[in-house]
Amino acid sequence: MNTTPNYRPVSYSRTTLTELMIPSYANFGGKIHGGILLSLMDKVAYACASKHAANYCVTVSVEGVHFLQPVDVGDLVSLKASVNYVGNTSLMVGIRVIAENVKTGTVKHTNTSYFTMVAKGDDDKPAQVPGLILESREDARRFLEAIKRRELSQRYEKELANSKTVLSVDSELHLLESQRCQLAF
Ligand SMILES: CC(=O)SCCNC(=O)CCNC(=O)[C@H](O)C(C)(C)COP(=O)(O)OP(=O)(O)OC[C@H]1O[C@@H](n2cnc3c(N)ncnc32)[C@H](O)[C@@H]1OP(=O)(O)O
Repeated sequence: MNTTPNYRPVSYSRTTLTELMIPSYANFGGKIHGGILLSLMDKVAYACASKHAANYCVTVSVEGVHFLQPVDVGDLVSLKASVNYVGNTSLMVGIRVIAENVKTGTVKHTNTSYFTMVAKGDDDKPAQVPGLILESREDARRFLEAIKRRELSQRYEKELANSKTVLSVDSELHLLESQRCQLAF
């Protein structure tokens, strides 16, 4: 018998993952690898999404990955995730990443990203996720923002696909004159 409710509050699946940045996470410049942070973001997005969905989830797309500030070895990184939006089988998880210097207590906001995840049923097909109970104006703002984000992203994908089909290399080669490249053909 399926006991998953039709709607779940945002607070039910809100998740924070905190991890110490150890030396093996560093790149050649001594700062934390972006890939480590991305992996942690995927992990917390998965935990948050699968708790809301009561099903395993897969990552379909990631938006807004801008590393605003470097993260240092020894920092405590916290990733705060909540479901911002639900569609039918997909949901969008917003993740805010902060890094804290434990000695000084200084906290840096390093990035905010949006992971779109799809729930999978036992048959490995996309499965419907519970609706979302918005418990505050902030939750409502994030849901509305996610609708706009999805619309913009769909429009962008469409335009990009169009521009690829109409792109004529020969007639647009002159645009490369102002770029830092040399034609070698
Ligand atoms: C935890 C991990 O990291 S898993 C590893 C990385 N991820 C993966 O392996 C996922 C690989 N991708 C897939 O398996 C498939 O693309 C799926 C299952 C996610 C989607 O399959 P589709 O055949 O497109 O399914 P379908 O057309 O039914 O769409 C399902 C939902 O995904 C959404 N979706 C599909 N593609 C995208 C996309 N590129 N961006 C945003 N949403 C998308 C659809 O809008 C739909 O949402 P809705 O039900 O809320 O309206």
